[in-house]
Parts: sequence; structure tokens; C-alpha cells
Amino acid sequence: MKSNIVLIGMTGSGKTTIGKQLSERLSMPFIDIDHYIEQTEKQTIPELFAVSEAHFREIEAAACQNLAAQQQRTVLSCGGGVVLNQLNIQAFRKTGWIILLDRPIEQIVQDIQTEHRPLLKSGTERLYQLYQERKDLYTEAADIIISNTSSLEHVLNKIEKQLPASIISK
Ligand SMILES: Nc1ncnc2c1ncn2[C@@H]1O[C@H](COP(=O)(O)OP(=O)(O)OP(=O)(O)O)[C@@H](O)[C@H]1O
Ligand SMILES: O=C(O)C1=C[C@@H](O)[C@@H](O)[C@H](O)C1
Ligand SMILES: [Mg+2]
Repeated sequence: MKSNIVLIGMTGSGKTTIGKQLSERLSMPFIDIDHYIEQTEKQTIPELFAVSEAHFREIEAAACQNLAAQQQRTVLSCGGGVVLNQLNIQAFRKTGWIILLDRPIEQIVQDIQTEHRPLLKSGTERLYQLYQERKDLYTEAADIIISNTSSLEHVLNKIEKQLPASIISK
């Protein structure tokens, strides 16, 4: 039975913020996969990227596939590039519901601090480029698409309404 909730979306789309609050509402543990990788590798994401992006992606894939197999009734917030590897998505789909947080790039740009996001070091133009490259991958991977354009409270209510009763009623 699928029991995890997996949040995907562009960097800055709200996965960590919304994931934490959703996990509290549903009394489920929360794991931010970027944070999990930093803890288990004892290195920051920028340090892992400094080796190479491929090095980071390999570690990310192992973390995603292990967590998908091991966790139950857990809210998992993914890194923005999780959809680049279909094995990650296949693993998540087996044990959870994949929710895409869809947030306009203009709103993302207003909020994110680029220094903590290695792919955005060169500026926000890269964000538009990444969106073009990934938008189809995000929508194809998602079981549920949620537009994150209103208050956090409103977005959380919308997510709860779309989740299957088996997750909500526990
Ligand atoms: N609905 C919203 N209303 C107000 N602020 C929001 C909303 N959604 C997200 N934010 C803000 O946008 C910023 C980015 O959100 P967050 O860090 O959760 O994104 P993320 O998807 O986890 O990004 P990354 O993939 O880089 O980790 C945060 O400052 C967060 O508070
Ligand atoms: O969009 C991306 O490819 C990334 C997003 C972050 O969450 C991190 O996982 C990392 O910085 C890569
Ligand atoms: Mg995050």
C-alpha cells in the first residue's frame, strides 16, 4: 500500500516549507532529502557539487531509492533535480503519492537566496532555463499537481483535499 507523500518541484517551489507543515498536520515524519544527504555524507550540497554534478546525482539517486523502499507514512521533500533520473520516480511511485508543487518562476525568484543553491550561482536566468528543461518531467512524474500561488494555509488545505482517504484518516 502506498503511504508516503513525495513532494517534487523546482528549486524554491516550496517543497521544504510545505512538506514540514504537511507532516505536522498529518502526524507523519518529515525528511528533506537534500538535508538527509548532507547529514549522511557529512558534506554540504555545494561541496558535493564541487566534485561534480554527476557525483551529487549518484548520491541523490541512492538516497531517493533507499528512502522510497524503507520509509512508510513519511513526507519526503525532494531536491529540485530528482526528476532527472526516472529510477528515482519509479521508486517513489511504488510506495507513495507524488505531488508537484507548481509555483511561477517570478514568485520563486522573489523568495530564494541563490547563494545556498549551487545551480543558481550564475543568476536567475539559469532558473528559467531549468524550468524549460524540466517542466515536462515534473508534470509526467506527478500523481497530483498543486498550484502554489496562494497562502501556505490554502495550499495545505488543497493538498489534503486531493490526497487519498487512506493517508488522511490515519
Ligand atoms: N505559498 C507560499 N507563500 C509564501 N512563501 C512561500 C510559499 N511557498 C514557498 N514560499 C517561500 O519560498 C521560499 C522557497 O521555499 P522552499 O525552501 O520550501 O523551496 P524548496 O522547494 O524546498 O527549494 P529547494 O528545492 O531549493 O530546496 C521559502 O522562503 C518559502 O517560505
Ligand atoms: O534543482 C536542482 O537540480 C537542485 C536543487 C536542490 O534542491 C539540490 O538538490 C541541488 O542544489 C540541486
Ligand atoms: Mg528544499
